[in-house]
Amino acid sequence: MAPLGPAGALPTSAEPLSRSIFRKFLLMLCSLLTSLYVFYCLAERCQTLSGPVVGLSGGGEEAGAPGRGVLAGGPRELAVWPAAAQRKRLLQLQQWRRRRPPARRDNGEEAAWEEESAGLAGGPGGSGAGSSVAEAPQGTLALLLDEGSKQLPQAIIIGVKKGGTRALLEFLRVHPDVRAVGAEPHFFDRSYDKGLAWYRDLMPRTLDGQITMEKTPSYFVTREAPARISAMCKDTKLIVVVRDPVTRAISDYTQTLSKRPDIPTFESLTFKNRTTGLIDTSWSAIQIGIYAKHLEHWLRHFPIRQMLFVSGERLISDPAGELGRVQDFLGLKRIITDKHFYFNKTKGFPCLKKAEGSSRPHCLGKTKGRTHPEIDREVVRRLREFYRPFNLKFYQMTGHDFGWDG
Ligand SMILES: Nc1ncnc2c1ncn2[C@@H]1O[C@H](COP(=O)(O)OS(=O)(=O)O)[C@@H](OP(=O)(O)O)[C@H]1O
Repeated sequence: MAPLGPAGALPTSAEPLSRSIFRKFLLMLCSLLTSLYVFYCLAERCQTLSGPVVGLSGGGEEAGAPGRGVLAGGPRELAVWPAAAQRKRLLQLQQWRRRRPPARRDNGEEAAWEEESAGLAGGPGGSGAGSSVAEAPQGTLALLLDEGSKQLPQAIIIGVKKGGTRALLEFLRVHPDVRAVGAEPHFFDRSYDKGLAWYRDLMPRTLDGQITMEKTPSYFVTREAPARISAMCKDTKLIVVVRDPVTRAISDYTQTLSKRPDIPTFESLTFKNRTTGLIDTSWSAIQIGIYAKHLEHWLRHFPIRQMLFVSGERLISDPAGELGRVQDFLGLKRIITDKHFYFNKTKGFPCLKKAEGSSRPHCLGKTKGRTHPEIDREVVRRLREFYRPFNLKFYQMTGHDFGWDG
């Protein structure tokens, strides 16, 4: 027997059936529209989030020649550098989701991941807040995609410790065609037995045309590293950030001192015999700075044209200039220019107006740019004397006078 209608009348059997189908159809349509709307909102939100840093803050004026323009985040950025910027943004979002814990950190070494979320001493916009990849959202459109693949690095910043390697990597990551692993992998010195598959798995995903990079400053002084990197790929591009070896040694010492305040003075560690003035070259802080000696090992496996030497001093005084050379060396468009930097007076160093994956200003963390202890002037003079012949040899080998012997 057919059920009674609302008024108690007996309806025709066709009427309730079509009404219920219609109602179901309406319900399905509504949920479809709602899902589409939610999906659209998420996608919109994803696009308005801080994306890859290719931009200027404060007006986002475009500068430079076509193809070399300084780009501002948002629509203008996408208009000028659409594919790469969008690709990178999507990959970054995927990466945030997949982010792995930092590599093991030995005493005195930087924590790259801390670095990335470290606070700022106040940016040009006065935000005073640090950029942090941890602020990135999870679960957006990009997460539904599985784009890109992990590649072994085509370029590596191999040194030198305390040269300014973190600054260079952080600045380079602003480029839409550079993707880099944040922490130092230490594959070619400590984890070589884990194999290339393990190493590749540490890398971020890249799309065609993007360069994969990493930095591990200890490679430069690791005897096995040149042969191992060459065995991975003899075309790997190598970047070395070098700094006055005396200042570098003091910086190295300052780092150790910050971890172990009870170590002997710099002066006492420098000499084997203070009276004779004999330098202790077995102390790593001194040894690392004999650049010419370390470079000889690399030149047995790589032609000099495959190596770029970045001045650590100029990276501070003219970051855009050094970044120009690096972009040329890597075959990248000169996207990173002086428009990307500002000098942060509190930090005392150049900082990024926008870091990768953020729309906020970004200075390196507090482990970069430490105040050095006062060192006896006579010890500094003796060290300068010690390094001079090695420096001159290094200038000859690289064809570049770094000006440390003024
Ligand atoms: N923009 C900017 N901000 C802060 N610091 C900068 C910058 N550019 C270069 N530097 C110098 O980088 C030095 C640290 O070098 P590294 O990053 O190679 O150190 S490490 O080997 O990875 O520990 C660090 O050395 P110290 O000043 O002795 O701390 C800095 O002088």
